[in-house]
Amino acid sequence: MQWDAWGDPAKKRELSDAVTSLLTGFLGVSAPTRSRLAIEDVQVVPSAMAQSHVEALAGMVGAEYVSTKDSDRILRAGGKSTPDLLRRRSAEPQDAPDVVVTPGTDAEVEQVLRYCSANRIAVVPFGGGTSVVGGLDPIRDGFDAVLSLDLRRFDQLVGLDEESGIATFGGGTTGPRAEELLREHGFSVGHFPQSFLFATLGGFAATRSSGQASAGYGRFEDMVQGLTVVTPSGVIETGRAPASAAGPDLGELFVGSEGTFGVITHVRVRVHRLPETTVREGWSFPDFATGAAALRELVQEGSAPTVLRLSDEAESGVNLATTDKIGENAFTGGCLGITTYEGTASHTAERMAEARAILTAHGGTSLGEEPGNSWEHGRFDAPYLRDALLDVGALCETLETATTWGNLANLRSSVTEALTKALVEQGTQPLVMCHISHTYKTGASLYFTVVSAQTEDPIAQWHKAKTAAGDAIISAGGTITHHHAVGADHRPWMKDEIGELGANILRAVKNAVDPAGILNPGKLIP
Ligand SMILES: Cc1cc2nc3c(=O)[nH]c(=O)nc-3n(C[C@H](O)[C@H](O)[C@H](O)COP(=O)(O)OP(=O)(O)OC[C@H]3O[C@@H](n4cnc5c(N)ncnc54)[C@H](O)[C@@H]3O)c2cc1C
Repeated sequence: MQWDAWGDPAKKRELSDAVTSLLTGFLGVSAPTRSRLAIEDVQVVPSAMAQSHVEALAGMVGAEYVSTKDSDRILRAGGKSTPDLLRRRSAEPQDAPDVVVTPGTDAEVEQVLRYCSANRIAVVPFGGGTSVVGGLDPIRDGFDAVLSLDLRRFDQLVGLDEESGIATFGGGTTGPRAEELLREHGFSVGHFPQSFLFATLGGFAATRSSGQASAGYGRFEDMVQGLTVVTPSGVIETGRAPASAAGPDLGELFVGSEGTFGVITHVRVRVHRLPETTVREGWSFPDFATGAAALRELVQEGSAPTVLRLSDEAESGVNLATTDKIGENAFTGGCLGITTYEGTASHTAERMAEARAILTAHGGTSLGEEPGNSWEHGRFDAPYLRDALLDVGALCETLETATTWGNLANLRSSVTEALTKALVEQGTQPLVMCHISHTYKTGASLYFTVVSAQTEDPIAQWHKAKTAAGDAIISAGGTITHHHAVGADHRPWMKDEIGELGANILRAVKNAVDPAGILNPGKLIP
């Protein structure tokens, strides 16, 4: 992963003529306000870690697994939100954790946490580094130094119970590595968020991630059967049985705890046999309301597909769903839906026939396999496109929320209006696009993509827009985050979301597992 852009530099995207004319003609994008820096020109705030601590940590995990080098620190300086990437284009000194420690066993993690608790060192667990909510920011919050605890050595398939369909992975195993290790045995996890190529299973659990196949395989928390969590107060194993009535589910406390309660060193995850068949289909709906009603009917009355998404008119109009063709007029008018079915050939055919009948009865027209295949082909590429947009002076960022079906239209219009108003007031007309990314029997998530010209200070520009959107989400009854998590960026809205009592409950748990408060200060807990 690059320190200041997405993924693999070899996959850098050039903007097509169609996108360029959209940017210049419609949005008034003219020139970049910030350019990328060569890594050798980057200044990093000097490490505040005392040499005595470095030596003590080296004694615990081995000297080769402790680094205060700027080149290691800068790679763990934060996540991959648009403000993160813009910040890295600044010539000012970059903040970064003071030391990077890469333990290899639970016992080493525990020793490191105990040492940090005793020595006023904050700890930020680091998985794939794909947080978009400031979850990896090296916030000091009164501590003397910040340690980035890299999980990358926890990257093994530790066990596979084929009979029960449960695999145990190290928490630092990336999505592709997990799929590769399971494929040898004919299994798959089936969790494919857009960040799949770099994010880790521990990170998915820590953030309640939701992947593109959530309609079929569920959110990541649905897949989690158990966790090993190392806390400063000891180790906890969750998930003794597939279901239990032994009081509140403690596993639920750690799923979504974003590294504030402990370090997830192992994840026991439900796996399924590799599907015999995968069939995709594109759908056209006359408008978003008709399409949303059709999707609702399908998830409430039919058997849900593996993937189910619906782009609104704006997103369909610029072809954002199929990244190869963005800006081209391949899809004109209405809204594009995508369905994917997986399973045995006969089960897939049955469910598709049922879905087709429901979607057609609710105003959908089948577009055949091509749009679905095209979406599948480019589904992990959009982050590269964002880098190319930032390079030419466009602001591009996403945000997400969820609500009930009954409140979906209200939430969508409230957020769209808030974003548009906040950006127009700053002199930049935005293009605000939206899609339904995840569906449930009772509601759905909304995923917004915003593009506009950058102002002189694009970080402050986005901050105003994001604040307006967050306030609008709360006023309109949505959740501040459906799957990106809370981190530092959504923390200001957490009291609105869970109330003072909810915040007190989280603080009480934190006090039990992390009495010195070293784990991820400034994140999640208001
Ligand atoms: C381009 C892009 C697309 C994305 N698409 C999606 C998407 O489709 N769906 C989705 O859900 N999210 C998405 N995200 C958000 C992000 O990928 C997820 O939050 C992901 O789950 C983070 O995993 P990670 O391994 O990268 O964790 P990191 O980013 O390294 O960490 C995230 C947070 O979890 C903590 N943490 C990480 N690992 C552990 C651990 N083992 N134990 C305890 N705490 C830990 C960190 O301290 C941090 O607070 C996207 C992000 C980007 C940049």
